Amino acid sequence: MKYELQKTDSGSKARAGKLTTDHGEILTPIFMPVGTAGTVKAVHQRELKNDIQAQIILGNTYHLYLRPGLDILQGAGGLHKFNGWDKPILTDSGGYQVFSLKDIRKISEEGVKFQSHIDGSRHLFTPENVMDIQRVIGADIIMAFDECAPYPCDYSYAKKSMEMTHRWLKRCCDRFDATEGLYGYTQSLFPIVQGSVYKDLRIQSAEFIAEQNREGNAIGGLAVGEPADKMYETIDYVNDILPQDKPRYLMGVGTPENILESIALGIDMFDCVMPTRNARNGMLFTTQGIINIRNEKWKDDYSPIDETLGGYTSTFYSKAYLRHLVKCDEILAAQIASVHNLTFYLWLVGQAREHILAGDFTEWKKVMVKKVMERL
Ligand SMILES: CO[C@@H]1O[C@H](CNc2nc3cc4c(=O)[nH]c(N)nc4cc3[nH]2)[C@@H](O)[C@H]1O
Repeated sequence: MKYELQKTDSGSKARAGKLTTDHGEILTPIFMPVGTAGTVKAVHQRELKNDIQAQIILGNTYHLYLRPGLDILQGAGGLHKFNGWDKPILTDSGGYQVFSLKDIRKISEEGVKFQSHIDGSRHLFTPENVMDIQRVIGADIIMAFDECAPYPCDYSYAKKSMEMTHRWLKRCCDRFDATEGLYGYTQSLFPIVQGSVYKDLRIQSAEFIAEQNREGNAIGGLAVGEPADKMYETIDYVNDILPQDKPRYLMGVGTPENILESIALGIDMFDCVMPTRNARNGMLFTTQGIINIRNEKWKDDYSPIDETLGGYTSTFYSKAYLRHLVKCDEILAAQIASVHNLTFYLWLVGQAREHILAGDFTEWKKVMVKKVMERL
């Protein structure tokens, strides 16, 4: 994988770049729709390509390993063949998922023993077998197996957890570098900065991660309930340590405001369940602000969901019609709202890229944050 830094903003740390993978190019800043179990919930592939214009989507090692399982995925020739998405895919390592299974998992130096949330079956994830699993899934970018420390956690827990994550990272790199992709294209491994919200630990982790000299770097352990200003402060000094010539991926973020502020701090890649999860309960992000479509005020508003956004879904359906579908809990409601929200998220990061290239990103961001976060 190759990263070309195309432009760094003069008034901020924002960057525009291009990632080239064996499944195609990714223009950054980019938002990656979350497709946990091999599908972006309620969204067809053709809508991902046409309306949303997604460039890369996410899968999750934990979920795909449990269902459909490795034999089905390998039999298909990997996830790209299985779900038909022939552009880039990134898989998270399962680190975050198994740690959120609080009471049914046990952490040791070896790895994490856990029970499946589906059938209670017992499993062990280690840095080594999580690399092997991600080889079978076949994502273009795979994540190291780490511990996402809970928030809040005390300094000693954060230090111990970060040090274990660093030891696990060495094991991930050794295994990954000793194995090949299974399907004839290359994969890249991204390490993940940890250290909770403790500056000295975060600096230590960022330095260690940078030293690994991998093709991209991620910042983990955030968007776990910490205050936004703590998140921004952490990203700011971590990005001063992560190399300029590698993409930086902030895991699990976030709202439109979080994304624009983090782009200004030098983040290139984002993923979050918010646009799809919130869509399913009627929260719409639009170029004019945030709409709770269940609100009575939209019941006879026959205007399109979002006139200026473009894309079939956002302009074909009216607010009144979508409100009706949501109130009836119709399946189509989830589809329309999910496609619309993802179209908005990809539009937002695309606009950010254009304004970085045009040189007026900072002024544009100030206006845009206020506008898109307004509750309508
Ligand atoms: C606040 O909303 C909840 O939180 C999630 C977003 N926040 C988030 N932080 C993350 C951190 C890590 C990490 O440190 N390591 C690895 N491997 N993966 C990660 C994935 C992450 N996702 C939403 O999905 C939602 O459930």
